[in-house]
Amino acid sequence: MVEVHPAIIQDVEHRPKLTKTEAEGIPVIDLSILNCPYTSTDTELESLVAEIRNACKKWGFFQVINHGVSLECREKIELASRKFFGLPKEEKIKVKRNEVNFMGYYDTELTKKIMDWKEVFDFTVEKTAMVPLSQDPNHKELREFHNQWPQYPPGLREVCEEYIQEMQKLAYKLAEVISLSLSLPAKRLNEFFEDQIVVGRINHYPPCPVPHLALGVGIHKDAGLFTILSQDDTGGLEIKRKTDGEWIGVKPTPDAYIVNLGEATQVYSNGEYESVEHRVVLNTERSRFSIPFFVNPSHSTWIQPLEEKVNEKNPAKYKAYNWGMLFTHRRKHDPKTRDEENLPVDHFKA
Ligand SMILES: O=C(O)CCC(=O)C(=O)O
Ligand SMILES: [Fe+2]
Repeated sequence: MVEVHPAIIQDVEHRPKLTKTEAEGIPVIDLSILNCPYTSTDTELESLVAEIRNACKKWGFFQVINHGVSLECREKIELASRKFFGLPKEEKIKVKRNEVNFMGYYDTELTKKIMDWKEVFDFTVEKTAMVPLSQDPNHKELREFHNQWPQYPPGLREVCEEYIQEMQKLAYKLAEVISLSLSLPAKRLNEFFEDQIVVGRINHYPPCPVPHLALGVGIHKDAGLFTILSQDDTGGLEIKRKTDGEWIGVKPTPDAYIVNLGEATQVYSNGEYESVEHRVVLNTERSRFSIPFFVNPSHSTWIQPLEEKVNEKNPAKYKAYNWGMLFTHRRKHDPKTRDEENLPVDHFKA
C-alpha cells in the first residue's frame, strides 16, 4: 500500500475516470496567414476569424499550428525544465516563492483547497511587475515582484526570457483575431494588457501512485484574458465539454499551442464567450511537463463588459472588478484563507 498525503485526495465527485472518452477533439486552427499579413486576402482573414469564433463559442479552447513560434525556442525551454525539476529538492527551494514574491519554485499549490500533484516554476517579464498589496481599494500600496533565477541549470533564465518574448508576440496576434471574432476592432483588447502582469509557468506533474484519487491541477477556470499552453506528448489535460459536461482529453499535437479563454474575456464579451473548466489527470508511469503563458490584464485594469457588448436588450451581466486586486487575492499564500480560491467570475454577476 502506498502512502499518500491526504491533502491531495479529491472529493469523490471530482475524482477522474481513468478510462478515456474518445471524442471529436478541439479544433486545430492554422495561423499561417498571420505570419504574412501583406499577402493574405480579406477572405482568408474572414475565414480564420470565423474558425476562431466557432471554436470560442463551442469549446472555449482551440489549438493553433503555424503560429510563428520557433520550435527551437520551445525545445530549449522544455529541455531546461526537465533539468531544473530533476535537481534535488534542496536546490529547487533556493528559489522558492514566498509571502512577498510570487515568482519562483513551489510544490504546494491548492486548487479549491485540495493540493495539486505538481511542482511549478513561475517567471515574468524582466521589468518589475507591481500589484496591489491588498484587496482593499483604499490601500494604494503596491507589491513588487521579480524573477528568482536558479543557479542550475545555467541558461534557464535566457531560455525563459526568449520564450516569454515569443509568447508575447503570439499573444498580440491572438488578441487581434479574438477581438475581430467578437465583431470588435482588431486592437480593442490590446489596451487592457499594456503593462500587464504576464506570467509564464513551467509545470511538472510527477508520476502519481493514485491517479484515480488525485489531480495534477484541480478543476478550475483561468482568470485572465487567455492562456497559451504547450504540453508534451504525455497527455492529461481535460476540458469540460460545454454541450454535455463530459471531460474530454486534449490530444497532444506536435508543435501546437493550446489556447483557452479566461474569465476576463468572458466578462469583456458580456458572456458571449465563456471561460471553460479544465483539469489535469495523472498517470502512474510518466512525468508530464507543460508550460502555460497567462495573458493577464494590467493590474490597474477594471474588468467589466465592453460598452459595445451592452445594450438595452442585453444589459451588463457582470459588475466591474479590479484585476490587480483579484490577482493578489487569488495568490494569497495562507491555506486557511483559501476558501474563496478560484472565485468563479459569477461572484461578480450584476
Ligand atoms: O498542464 C496543463 O495542461 C494545464 C495547466 C493549467 O490549466 C493551468 O496551469 O492553469
Ligand atoms: Fe488552467
